[in-house]
Amino acid sequence: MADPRVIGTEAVEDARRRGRIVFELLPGDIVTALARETAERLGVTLVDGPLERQQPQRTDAAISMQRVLYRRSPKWVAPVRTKRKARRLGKLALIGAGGVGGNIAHLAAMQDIADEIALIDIVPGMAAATALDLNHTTGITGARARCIGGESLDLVTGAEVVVVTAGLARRPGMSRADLIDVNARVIRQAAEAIRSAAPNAIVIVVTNPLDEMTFEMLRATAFPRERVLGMAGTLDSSRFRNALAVAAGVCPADVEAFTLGSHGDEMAPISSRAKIKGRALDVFLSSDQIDACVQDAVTGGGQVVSLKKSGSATIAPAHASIELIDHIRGARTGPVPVSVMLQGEYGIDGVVLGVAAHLGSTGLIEVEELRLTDQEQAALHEAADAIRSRLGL
Ligand SMILES: O=C(O)C[C@H](O)C(=O)O
Repeated sequence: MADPRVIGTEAVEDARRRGRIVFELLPGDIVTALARETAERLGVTLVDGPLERQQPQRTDAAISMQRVLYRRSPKWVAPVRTKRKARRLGKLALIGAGGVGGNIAHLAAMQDIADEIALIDIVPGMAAATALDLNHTTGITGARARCIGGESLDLVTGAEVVVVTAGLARRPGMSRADLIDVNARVIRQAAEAIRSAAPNAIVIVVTNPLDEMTFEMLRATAFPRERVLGMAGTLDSSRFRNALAVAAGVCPADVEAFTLGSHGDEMAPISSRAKIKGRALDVFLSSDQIDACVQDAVTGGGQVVSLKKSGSATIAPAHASIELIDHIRGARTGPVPVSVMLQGEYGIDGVVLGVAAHLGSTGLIEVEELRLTDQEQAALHEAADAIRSRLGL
């Protein structure tokens, strides 16, 4: 059988004239004999990307092709491998300068993400001290970002991206949902300041309960859904990938997996699309082991809370927030799990929920509706119902 891969715009035009589907290969794709056979069967012509002004087609045939290709650089894998040169932000503001906010500031400064990083916290002196501490590292690190800190929400002025981590953390025995009333007040205060002092900002909410607080931020700022995002999916997905890597005895970078749904008991780790070394989970793990990994992702935050006794995770949530910022500033591409207001996607409307989406300099670009199993679809609907009922919608 002839190699179906053809290169060059003439070949693309020829394939289109013949009514074939043109499918763009990504760098690192390996076209196996099975992929070649499948392409022939489906009438797909494989071409080396990127094609000018053309997007890969989202037909059933293209989706099937994607499944049979062995992708060396899966989209959901190790962030470092997908890092590209990207735009620096002018100003990044962090409302909440505790463990998560402080770690975000540290990572952002070290990774040269913004010209200015403003830390804000109601605890007197805390944000200013962290900002000063970070500036004191620059003689060693050479980092260019200037950090400022204080108690006043006016420090958000002019920020391009505002990350809100302020609010109470749960204690052992509590669920995230127990924080709904107390943290909604904090979110409303932050929203007021963002709305008047940074009216064009993209807001990333980290405060729990995440999906409900993102909804609250959207309502209180009256920003379009594109500019109010909730960070949880990147954190939960990292936990899921870690659990799968440990269970299978492989490096986490060999695991491709993500979670959708709520950042709570209704979290939906998507096993059907997860891969280890490019292959389905059951090649490496028993169904009991897969279930244990799912549980590990769902309970990951609670495990840290039980160990700490007072306070919750700080380092992984900070990395997971930076992952979203990197998508916004173009350092990463591809779909990323993020909580957004749904407008009919997956048949769900008017509720904030974790889904796969594409982000860019204007925030949300598009929700990508993935093919899920019936059970996974049902889990998304259950999560949406639970969030609606907690918000009294
Ligand atoms: O679990 C928590 O309460 C904090 C955070 O949502 C987490 O998942 O680490």
